[in-house]
Amino acid sequence: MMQQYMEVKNQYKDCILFYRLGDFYEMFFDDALTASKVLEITLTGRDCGQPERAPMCGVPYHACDVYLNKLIENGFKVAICEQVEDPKLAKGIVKREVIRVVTPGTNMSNAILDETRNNYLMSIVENDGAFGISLVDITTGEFKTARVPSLSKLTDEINKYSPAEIIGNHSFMNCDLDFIYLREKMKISISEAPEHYFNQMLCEDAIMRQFGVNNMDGLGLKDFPDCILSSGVLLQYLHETQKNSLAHINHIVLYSIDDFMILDSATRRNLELCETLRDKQKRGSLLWVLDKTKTAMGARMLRSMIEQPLIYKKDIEARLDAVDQLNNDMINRDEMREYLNPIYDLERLMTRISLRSANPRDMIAFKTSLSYLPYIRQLLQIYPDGLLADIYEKMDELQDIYDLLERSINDDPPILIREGGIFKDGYLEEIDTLKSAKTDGKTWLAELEEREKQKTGIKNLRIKFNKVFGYYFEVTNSYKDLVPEYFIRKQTLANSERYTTEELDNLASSILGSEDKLYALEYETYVALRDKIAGEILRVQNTARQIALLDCLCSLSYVASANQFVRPEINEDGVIDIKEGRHPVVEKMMNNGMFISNDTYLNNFESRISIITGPNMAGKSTYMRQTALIVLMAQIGSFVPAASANIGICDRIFTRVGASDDLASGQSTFMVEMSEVANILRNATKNSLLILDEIGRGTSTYDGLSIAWAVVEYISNSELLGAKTLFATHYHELTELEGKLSSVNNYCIAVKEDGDDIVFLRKIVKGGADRSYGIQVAKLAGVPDIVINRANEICNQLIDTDITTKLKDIKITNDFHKSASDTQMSFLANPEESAILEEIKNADLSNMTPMKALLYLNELQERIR
Ligand SMILES: Nc1ncnc2c1ncn2[C@@H]1O[C@H](COP(=O)(O)OP(=O)(O)OP(=O)(O)O)[C@@H](O)[C@H]1O
Repeated sequence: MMQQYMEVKNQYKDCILFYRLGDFYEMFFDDALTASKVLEITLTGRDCGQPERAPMCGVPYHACDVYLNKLIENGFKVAICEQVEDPKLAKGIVKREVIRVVTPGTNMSNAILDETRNNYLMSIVENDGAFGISLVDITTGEFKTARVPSLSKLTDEINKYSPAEIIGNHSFMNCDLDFIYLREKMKISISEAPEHYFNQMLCEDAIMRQFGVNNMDGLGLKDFPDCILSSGVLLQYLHETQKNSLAHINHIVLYSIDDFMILDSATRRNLELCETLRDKQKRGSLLWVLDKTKTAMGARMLRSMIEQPLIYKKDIEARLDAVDQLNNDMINRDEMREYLNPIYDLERLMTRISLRSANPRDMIAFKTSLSYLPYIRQLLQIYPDGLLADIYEKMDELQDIYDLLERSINDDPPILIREGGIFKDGYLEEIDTLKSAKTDGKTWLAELEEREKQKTGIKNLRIKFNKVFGYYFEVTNSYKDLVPEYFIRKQTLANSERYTTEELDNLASSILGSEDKLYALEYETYVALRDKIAGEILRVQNTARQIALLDCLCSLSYVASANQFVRPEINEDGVIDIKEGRHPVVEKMMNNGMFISNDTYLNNFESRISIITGPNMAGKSTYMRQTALIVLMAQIGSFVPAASANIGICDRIFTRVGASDDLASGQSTFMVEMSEVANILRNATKNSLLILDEIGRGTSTYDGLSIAWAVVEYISNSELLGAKTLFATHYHELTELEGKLSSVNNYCIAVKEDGDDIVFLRKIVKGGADRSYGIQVAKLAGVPDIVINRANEICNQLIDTDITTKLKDIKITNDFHKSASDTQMSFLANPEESAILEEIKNADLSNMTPMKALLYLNELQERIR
């Protein structure tokens, strides 16, 4: 047996091998050492013909899911090796084979999969700096592929799909991705696929067989050799691990990454699209606000809509039109939502049916779901055109499948399919006959019991049944003396004896015979019924998609009406004009109607860049994120939190917000900040929206200020970049750019001074702020008075020193100018210069606040320069 074990293990070296032995899956050697630690189970040993016993541990067959899932969650692959012949018939050692390899990307256990998100397995093939990527969710059958031209875009795609597992070619495994981050932070299991998978012919063959075509042309893949490789590799991996037909994977989608808004990984995190930055929770994210879907399919689709906003006006408006139509008749919409509510996960149910793993209870869930389809379709009738009318057309009520299930399966069937009780009366005559033989048998037994009771005088004589002895008479010890001779003893217990008779034996064999036949027939009939439904997979998958889309649109509509969102207008002229915009999540979290709305206006000309100043805590970040989120929501096809909004389509949104402390290990905060800035400046286009929050704050003041300044100059230059930008900063010097660059405008978030304190007004107004009120905010945060007072003291000192230095600088310049004019250098003796010199001499700083004085001196210095 150990020899057989070793042979199997040798083929699955990278997996933990679950080796079936009776009622257990056993693990040996290193597998046992690892698994016993991860699963916290006892490590034992077994003789293996060697001087040392083999380390061994095991998990019970019936409860293996829990252990299996734990190993998968910890990133291991598990090969399940079963007995594939009846041990009673085996000559010598029982034949065993690996029937399935479970990996993070191919796991189908409901226990660990989140039904509201896809579980993707991704394959990546690197070729000369570009990549072919393919993705499959084997729980739903979704399969897609794309060509990705660069490493940074590959990172975006990985972030978008957040796969559970990646397999790649050798050069992908050696590319410059941050594998530590992917493995440790994103918990992706990454491995190199076997080299022999990467054969063009084998790959094409696998694709043709899976999708039923004769060449790559039919799938549109002919010009995408990288995609052929990645898809072929993925399919070979699936066949190797699943050993199953995988008929539910029947459709391949070739998509272009340029068909959707590009969001880099930092932006996805910063905008908290599907989870919060800090604690990775759904609550507090945009998804949390927008997801009021009723079905698991809808929830998955909505998540992917948020992950990939649209960029074509026509597509965006189609969704907005549908949301509008739903909003116009909310009673109809809410009724549809009620019918959507009890619909189970048709996609995953259908996959189980197709993989022959659906049990009779799954069938009832399936039938119940189908029962609502006609009602939904009826309600959809009122929509004359657009996406909703489309759904009506494409949706199949699947009435025939419903009827079949309604006629056949019991309403409360067993989970197991080998013990009968599955079918309704009247579905199949033979089943009915066997069933009645079984019921008649029960009557016959009752009659026999009564007869023997009378004959023998044993008052408590009972006929009982167990799996080992079958049917028997049970006689308690007090009646032992009355037992007649024709009773044949079967077993003696402490308080009773068990007997049989010839008549009971005959009756039992006829009952058990018909029972066995019944179970076998029910099993066969069930398998055939399931196969028949599996044959309808395309119709069911298509309807499931329509239901998912309807659910998403209803959710968007419901959220819009519940939160007073408005329909955005969509333009292609680059104007972003939001009136009274609100932050969808902050507003919802506050839940008290106290959120202060603000306007945003940006265009491709004189209002390309807004420099936003204002005290700490004033609401700068909230304002900027709100603008980004409103644009993004509009491009998802959602209504937006504003009084009105006209949104120019953006091809990308980039954000550089705060310190992303959870980014790549081994990089300083400033390094991370600058890498993000570099990424933005290199990849943004004129049609992008940039949200830049305190660029440069991670280094010394002057370095930071200079970088920030140069960045704004670069962005504002339409020949270099020219993207629409919101730029929040505490460097008030940047407000000087307003006069210097035609596309820059200053805004600040207003506060009111109230003695030593400040009141946050949260309103954005034109103009620049002159103070940061950092110390006041520190006081509000509860920093001890002693520190606050000292900080005030130091701050005043610093400002004084700064002013003195500045004055000294100016004096030097002044002296230089004087000496220049003394030596009659004509080019310096122009009237403007003399005026400045005069002004400096007469400047009275005593009436100004220190900050005003500084700004004033800065300005003079600049003018002299
Ligand atoms: N428009 C608003 N209406 C009501 N409350 C708001 C508004 N904007 C922001 N807030 C509240 O103020 C808090 C601080 O806002 P935010 O973080 O945007 O300030 P900030 O100016 O970016 O601060 P810092 O400069 O310190 O980063 C938010 O958490 C939010 O609760």
